[in-house]
Amino acid sequence: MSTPATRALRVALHGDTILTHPRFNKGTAFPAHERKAFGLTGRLPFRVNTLEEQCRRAYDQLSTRDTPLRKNTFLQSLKDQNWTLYYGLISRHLKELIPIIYTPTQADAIANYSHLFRRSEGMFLSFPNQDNMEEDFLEQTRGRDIQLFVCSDAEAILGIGDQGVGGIGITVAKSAIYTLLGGIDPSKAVSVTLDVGTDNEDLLNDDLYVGWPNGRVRGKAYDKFIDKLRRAFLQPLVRKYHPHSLLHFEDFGVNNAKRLLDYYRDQHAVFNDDVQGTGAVTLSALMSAVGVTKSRLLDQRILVYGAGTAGLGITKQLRDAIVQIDNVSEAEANKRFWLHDRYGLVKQSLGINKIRDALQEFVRPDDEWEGVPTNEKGEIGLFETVRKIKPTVLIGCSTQGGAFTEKIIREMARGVDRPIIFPLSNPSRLAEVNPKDANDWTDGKALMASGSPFPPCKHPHGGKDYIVAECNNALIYPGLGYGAMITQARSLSDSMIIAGARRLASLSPALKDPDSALLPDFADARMVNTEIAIAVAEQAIDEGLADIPWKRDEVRDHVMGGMWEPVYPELVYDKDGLH
Ligand SMILES: NC(=O)c1ccc[n+]([C@@H]2O[C@H](COP(=O)([O-])OP(=O)(O)OC[C@H]3O[C@@H](n4cnc5c(N)ncnc54)[C@H](O)[C@@H]3O)[C@@H](O)[C@H]2O)c1
Ligand SMILES: O=C(O)C[C@H](O)C(=O)O
Ligand SMILES: [Mg+2]
Repeated sequence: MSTPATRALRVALHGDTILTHPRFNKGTAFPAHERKAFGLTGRLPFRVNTLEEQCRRAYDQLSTRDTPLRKNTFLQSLKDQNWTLYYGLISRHLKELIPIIYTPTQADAIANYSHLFRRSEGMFLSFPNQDNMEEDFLEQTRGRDIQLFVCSDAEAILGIGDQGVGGIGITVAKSAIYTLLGGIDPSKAVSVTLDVGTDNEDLLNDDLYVGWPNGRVRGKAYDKFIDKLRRAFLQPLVRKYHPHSLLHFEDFGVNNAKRLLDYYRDQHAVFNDDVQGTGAVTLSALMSAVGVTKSRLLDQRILVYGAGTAGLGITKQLRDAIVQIDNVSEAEANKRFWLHDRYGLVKQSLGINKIRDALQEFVRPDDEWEGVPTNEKGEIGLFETVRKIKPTVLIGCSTQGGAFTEKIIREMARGVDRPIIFPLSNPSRLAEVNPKDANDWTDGKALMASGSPFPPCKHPHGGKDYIVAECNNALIYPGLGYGAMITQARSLSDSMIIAGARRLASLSPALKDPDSALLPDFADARMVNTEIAIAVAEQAIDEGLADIPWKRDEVRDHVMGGMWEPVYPELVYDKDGLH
C-alpha cells in the first residue's frame, strides 16, 4: 500500500464527471496543469486553493448550520462531493466533528434517513431482490481491491432499535471512522445494508420511507436469505476476490449478532463490533480504573445491566481477561459477574425460557438470594442487587436512559470507596446515568466512562474537573481492524483483541495521574488506533495468523506507511485509468 501523497493516480474521467466524483474531485484545488488535462480550466474559478484554505471555507460554511443534525447533513453532502476535503476537514476538528458524523448525531440522521435522503451511498442488498444479489454485489466491487466490508441488518441500531434501510447510516459512519482513525483508504471500503424489512411502525406508515416497506423477515426466511448471502457473497466472491478483507458486522439483533460471528469466524477475518469492539474498549477502561483503585480485575464484583449483545460481549471479554491476566479458571472468573436484564437479576429460578442459552454460564444460584425482596413475579430489581452484592463496577448497556437512579448510585457509593460506573448506552439520551449526576451523588468519587461524549464534571469540593472517558468502541475497532488487515490475518483472534485492549489501556491518562480520564481523549484517537493496530499486527504475527512476507520488527513501518491520509494525490489523465 502507499499513501495518495506518494503516488500519482491515473484517471479516465473528464470534465463534469471528475468534478462530480467524490474520490477524485479536488474542486478549486485542481492545479492549473490538471485543470488543463481534465478539461476543467473553464469549469472552475481562476484561483487555485490549497486544501487548508478549502477546509477553512468549509468550516465557515459548517458553522452557519445551527443544529447538530443540520451540520451532519452538510457534512454528508460534502462527502458526496469531495472525500479528501471531507476527511481533511474532520481530521482538523476531530473532537468537535466526530459526535456530528457518529454517535450521538448520526442516530438522528439514521432515524430520519428517508426524509434527509439526497444521494445513496453504499450497497443495498434487499430481500425482494435476493435473486440478483450476486450481480448487485459485483456491480460495486468488480475489479476493486476491497479491504473492508461493514455490514448491518439494522435490527438494533445503537440504542434506537430497528431502523430498516436507514441502517446504512451506521455502516457508512463506522466506515468513515475506519478512515479517520484507522487510516483505511475509503475507496477500499464498502458499506452494506441488508434490507430485510422493518418492524418499526413509524417507518412502515411513512409513505416517504425508501426501504422495502414490509415487516422484518425472521426465522427460516431470514436464515435462507443469510445463507444465500453466504453462498453468493462470502464464499465465492469475498474469499475469491477479496480474501484478505475484513468483514465487520454492526448492530444486528441479539439473536443474530453472535450467531453470525460464530458461524463465520473460522472461515474469514470477521469482527462483531458490538460484541468484540465494545468488550475490548470496556476492558481497557476497566484495566485503567483498577489501576487507579490499585486492585486486580479478579477483585471486582461486576454488575452488567442489560444482557444483550453488548452486555454479553463485555461480560465475556472481561471474564476472558480475568482468566488470562489473573490466571484463574473460567468457572472461578464467572463468579465475579452479576447480569441484569428486563426481568431483573439473571438467576436460576427465572427458568430456562427466560434466559438465553448464551447467558447460562453467568446465571446466579438461588440460594445466594434468600431473604432478598422480589417483585410479585419473583424478580430482583437493580437496587436490591446493588445493596446485596456491593458491586465495585456497574456497567450499563440496557438502552434505558436514567436507569441508574440517585438511590441506586448512592447505595453503590455506600458499599465501595471508588465506584466504577460506565453508562455505555448510546445515543446520549439513553445513557443509564448522566455522569454529572453520578459525580454529584458519589461526592466526586466515581470513576466513569460513557458511551457517548459528555462534558467534564466539576469536583464537588473544588479542584480539577473530572474528564469522563468516552468508552466507545470507535476508540479501538479501527485499530483492531487495521491491524488484522495490514497483516492479512486469516482471522481476528481473541488474543489479537486482548493485545489491542492492553495497548489501549497502556495509553490511558489515568495511568500517570489517577485523577485523569480512564481512556485517551478522542482528539488523540488516530495516534491511539495506530498503536492498537501495531499491537494487533504483532500479535497476529506471533500467533502465526499473518499472511505477509515481512517480520515483526517491521510492523510499525508497515502500519504507519500504509495509512491513508486526506491529502490530494497527483492526478494524471489516462483513457485506460480509473473511473
Ligand atoms: N459504548 C459503546 O461502544 C457501545 C457499543 C455497543 C452498544 N452500545 C450501546 O449499548 C446499548 C445496548 O446495545 P446492544 O447492541 O447490546 O442492544 P441489545 O438490544 O442487544 O441489548 C439491550 C439489552 O438490554 C435489555 N434491557 C431492556 N430493558 C431493560 C431493563 N429495563 N433492565 C435491564 N435490561 C434491559 C434488553 O432486554 C437487551 O437484552 C445500546 O444503547 C448501544 O448503543 C454501546
Ligand atoms: O455506534 C456506536 O456509537 C457504538 C456502538 O457500536 C453502538 O451500537 O452503540
Ligand atoms: Mg453498534
